[in-house]
Amino acid sequence: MSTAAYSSDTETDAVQAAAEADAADAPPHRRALVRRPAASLADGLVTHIEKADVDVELARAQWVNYVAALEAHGWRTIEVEPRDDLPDSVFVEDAVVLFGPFAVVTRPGADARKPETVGALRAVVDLGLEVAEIEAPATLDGGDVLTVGRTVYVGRGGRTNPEGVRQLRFLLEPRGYEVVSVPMTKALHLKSAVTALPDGTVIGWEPVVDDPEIFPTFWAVPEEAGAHVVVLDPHTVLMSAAAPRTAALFRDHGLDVVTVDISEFEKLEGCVTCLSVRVR
Ligand SMILES: NC(=O)NCCC[C@H](N)C(=O)O
Repeated sequence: MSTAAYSSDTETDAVQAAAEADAADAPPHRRALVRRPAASLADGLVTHIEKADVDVELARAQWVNYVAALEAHGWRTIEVEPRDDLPDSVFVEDAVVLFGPFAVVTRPGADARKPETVGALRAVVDLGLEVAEIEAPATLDGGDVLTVGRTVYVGRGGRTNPEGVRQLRFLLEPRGYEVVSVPMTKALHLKSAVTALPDGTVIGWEPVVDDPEIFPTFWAVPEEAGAHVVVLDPHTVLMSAAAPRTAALFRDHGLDVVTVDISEFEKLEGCVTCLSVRVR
């Protein structure tokens, strides 16, 4: 896909070249689903923030840059078929969740987003994955699902209902996962509030975390956008350019940090995690 530049103030050109060489050699299982922004993106939903004007052209450029950052770190990106009539379809994480070779196609809590799963289902079938689907009356958004090792935390209360948690538990417990239900009242999705570093440390923006004690480890970060990381490899995370103080803390912690500007998606309550689904 695109080779647009992304920003990373820890990487030299040599490291960049090595990352690109790695991408070329990436094993076939290191793939990521992405979905290009809809022409109707500016009509996307907002729940917890004020609606702001979205620059769709800028969003397209930011998405290309995000995809380039994944590819430069060894992730081969696969596009789910675009849907210009589904404004939030770029947030592909909400439509399907992967657990190794097992894909769970969701049933999004917002009615306007339910048709997004058609393309997501096709994509995971085409990948040859084992597939299950969440069924009514359950609702489950992928943004509510955080996997740390064999523990799957599921945010309950916003877009995901108790039946959604129950169905996911039914699917995952026989596969050796423990599903932990997490109350969510202050943010759109669980992963709007918390994600996890490569070592499993849960990081979060405390003002929107109902109960940090649910997590065995919890590191409160100083910026809301700092709570969202995509793990690119065991020592590298991708995060928003909107959280420079948190990025500095993570670098002090010994991580390599790659940053991308996703301002137009943040206006729609999106974050770095929701723009891709990694196949591992
Ligand atoms: N997983 C995510 O955090 N997804 C962001 C979804 C944003 C979208 N505007 C929505 O309200 O559904």
